[in-house]
Amino acid sequence: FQFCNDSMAPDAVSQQLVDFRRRHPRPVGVLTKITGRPLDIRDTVTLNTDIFTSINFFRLNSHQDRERIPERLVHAKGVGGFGYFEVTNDVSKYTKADVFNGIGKRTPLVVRFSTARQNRGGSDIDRDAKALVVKMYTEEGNLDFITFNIPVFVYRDPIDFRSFIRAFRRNPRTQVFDNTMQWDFLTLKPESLHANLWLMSDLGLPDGFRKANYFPFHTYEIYNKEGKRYFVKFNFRTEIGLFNLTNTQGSVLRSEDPDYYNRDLYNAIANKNYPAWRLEMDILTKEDLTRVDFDPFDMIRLWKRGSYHTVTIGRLVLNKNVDNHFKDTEKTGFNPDNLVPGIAGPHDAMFRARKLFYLDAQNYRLGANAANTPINAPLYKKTYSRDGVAPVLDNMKDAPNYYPNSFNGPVPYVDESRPKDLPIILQTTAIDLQPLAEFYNEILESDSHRQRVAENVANTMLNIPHDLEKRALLLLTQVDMDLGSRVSAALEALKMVSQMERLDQITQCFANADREKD
Ligand code: HEM
Repeated sequence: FQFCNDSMAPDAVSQQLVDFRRRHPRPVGVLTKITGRPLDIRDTVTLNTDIFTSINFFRLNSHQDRERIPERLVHAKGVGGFGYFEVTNDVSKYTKADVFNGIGKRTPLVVRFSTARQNRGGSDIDRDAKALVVKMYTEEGNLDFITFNIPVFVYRDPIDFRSFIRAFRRNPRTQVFDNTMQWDFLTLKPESLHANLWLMSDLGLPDGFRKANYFPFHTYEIYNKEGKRYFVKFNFRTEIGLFNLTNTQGSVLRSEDPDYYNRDLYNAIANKNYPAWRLEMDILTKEDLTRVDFDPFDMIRLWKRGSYHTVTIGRLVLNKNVDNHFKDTEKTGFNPDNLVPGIAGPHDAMFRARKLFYLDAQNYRLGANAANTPINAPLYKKTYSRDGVAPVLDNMKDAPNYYPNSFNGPVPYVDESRPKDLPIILQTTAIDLQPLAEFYNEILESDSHRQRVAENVANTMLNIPHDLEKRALLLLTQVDMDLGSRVSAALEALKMVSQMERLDQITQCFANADREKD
């Protein structure tokens, strides 16, 4: 992994308004009130007028008072783009999904990239999970993928969702990210440590959204035309390669360009340096499920090497920046339950929980008709849902509004090949530290990388209470003796530095006070 310095390309971000003026050499039109009435220039000034009877002034401000909508509960800071998915391989043996069949077929899509724990307006440069979410507008409905840039997730029991996101965000009193909360949670819920170690590796600070791989984690059931079933993990592999920032580069960018990832993505697309990912799937057959000696539905571990084979489906390419962030990105609503025939979906507890809560969150954030917002609307839709706050689109005009009916309202179809029985998955609460040891010893490719992980972990442990520090070091040692001792040594070194810095500060203070006295 290395820093990829291709940021010398023209900075389209800073040229955006100049570009607009070039495309529109004259004003785009006459300014109107929201009712369409042309606005007289005298109504653009309020001085020396009766402000309280100016409806125009009231409308302008009362609209502004309402222009914020709630930010997403997680992944609030994001940026979007448009593109397409192109099929490059014949995968009809595995899935009948129309979007994945027919080499050369292109499907339009919208994406949103985000960083997990930052609020809207926060910094991109945070050692934290990065996400790519995709909505493909297929002929058979919207297909959404929600992914992270590391291949293991942070918990397996959906009840941990609330506590996990709280522990890793700001302390409710101090409003500061709080290492004590994080390590308290990590040591009481050690299953979260695996993903955390991945984030402490070089992959935890990618050099922009486009230089990372992305994984939807869940094991999906897919089926072909004959009804034969397969169990797959999808992977989006970046075509440009994996490039990461060092901590020092990160510190500089954090203060100089906290929107660095947004800028990088926008500029790459504007300069026709289109970001692209290969979509592939790792495949197990139904019979393999009973043969493998690990739980293939467990999102907090990897499938064992050699137990599966991988097939490429196609390419995701981003070739257009959004026109308007609020319309095309903020108003998107993604849901892992947006699936198409040929992809039955995951069956684990996490997925069952997510089916409910993305919908619930979007009902709150975007309103009950979120699916009618143009950016979320599928290519084809005929339903019996009606009315409610805007947008209602054509509200199905004069079609019957109850089902069943004898007047030719929309009717369901029969998917003959859809699996008739659901696999029942029993999941364990047992903690297995073996995958963490494998990550540390086998996936981290060098001793220097192991050292960087240990130092990054130690950085998050400075100033936590002593009893918690002992608990954390014990857990890390249980993962691997070498990891425990490296973190312990790195932590002692950090404490020494911070003690010396404090001494320096005190000496400086006394020197300043003496100077003032003189
Ligand atoms: C119990 C498990 C989970 C629950 C209850 C949950 C819930 C939520 C909710 C309520 C939102 C806000 C949705 C919105 O306002 O539009 C959200 C967003 C998000 N979640 Fe989850 N989540 C879970 C697991 C996961 C997993 C496993 C992933 C990783 C694949 C993930 C990645 C994301 C991302 C990337 C977003 C932002 C989506 C966007 O850009 O619109 N979540 N989640």
